[in-house]
Amino acid sequence: MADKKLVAATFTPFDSKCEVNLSQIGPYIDYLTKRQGVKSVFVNGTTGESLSLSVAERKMLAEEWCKKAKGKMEVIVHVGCMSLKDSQELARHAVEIQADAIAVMAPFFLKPKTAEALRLYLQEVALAAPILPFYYYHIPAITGVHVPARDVIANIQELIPMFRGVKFSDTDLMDLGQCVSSSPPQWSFLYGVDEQLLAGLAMGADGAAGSTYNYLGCHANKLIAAFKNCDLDRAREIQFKLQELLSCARNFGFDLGVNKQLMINVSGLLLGPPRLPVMPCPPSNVQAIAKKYLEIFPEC
Ligand SMILES: CC(=O)N[C@@H]([C@@H](O)[C@H](O)[C@H](O)CO)[C@@H](O)CC(=O)C(=O)O
Repeated sequence: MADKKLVAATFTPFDSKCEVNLSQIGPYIDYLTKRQGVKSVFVNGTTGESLSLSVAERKMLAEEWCKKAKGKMEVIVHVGCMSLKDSQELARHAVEIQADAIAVMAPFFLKPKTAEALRLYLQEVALAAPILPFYYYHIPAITGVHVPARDVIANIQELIPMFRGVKFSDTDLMDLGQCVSSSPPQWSFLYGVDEQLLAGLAMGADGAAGSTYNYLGCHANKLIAAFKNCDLDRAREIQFKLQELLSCARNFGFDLGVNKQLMINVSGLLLGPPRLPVMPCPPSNVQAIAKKYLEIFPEC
């Protein structure tokens, strides 16, 4: 079985005034590589609040991640925007800063209505970064674009020669299975519903990309290793623990604000508050979740 990849979808560090704080990116990389065993990041995605950032802020962040991660970890930069022009600008920038790959979600103000419309849109973005591996970022719960990923990627290599796979953040495992079974082996499917990673792996995902791997990376690595060793009991045990933590977090209204604060408590990194409209998490709530984290995961 080929190596399976674990990708952390990074939070955006802000200062107390909600301005981008680049000084935390070096320590963030050290934390992920040394403490969590994570060797790939997905920058400026959902967790990174990308659609709440300006194009200039996204460029600053992507550049700093690529600069500081060089030789240490792989950087996939999400360049999806509501405007094709902005996405193309970010894609060109990703080439300049030597990102390892780009990913693009469907625009979701004026939504593509068909797989063909979405494929043509993705092609236009890919043309701005023709040398970079390209991933489609499928996250219908956020975009409201419910075109099955299987339909989006049908014959897509004819339009995007550097197409390399899907970041699949959806619970529809039949769609995932159909993507896997209809795709060439060199494509990767990174599963993005952390609560059910094991199910995604069973369906043929090549790895995982999600927010919780910022602070549960070492455990997710163990889950993946157990799966590879066909030790399903052990893999399930770890998955159930992750579910227990997220179920506790959901009782406190688990959202980006809670998630970011949990990462701050666990890692000690100064990531700041989320940006409006996301509200910061009340301290008492996150203390309860962090306590649960330590109960369930006393060590790496
Ligand atoms: C809707 C959402 O934010 N999904 C997360 C998951 O990692 C999610 O936080 C996790 O499964 C907990 O619910 C990722 O799929 C998103 C992601 O990877 C990103 O930040 O781009």
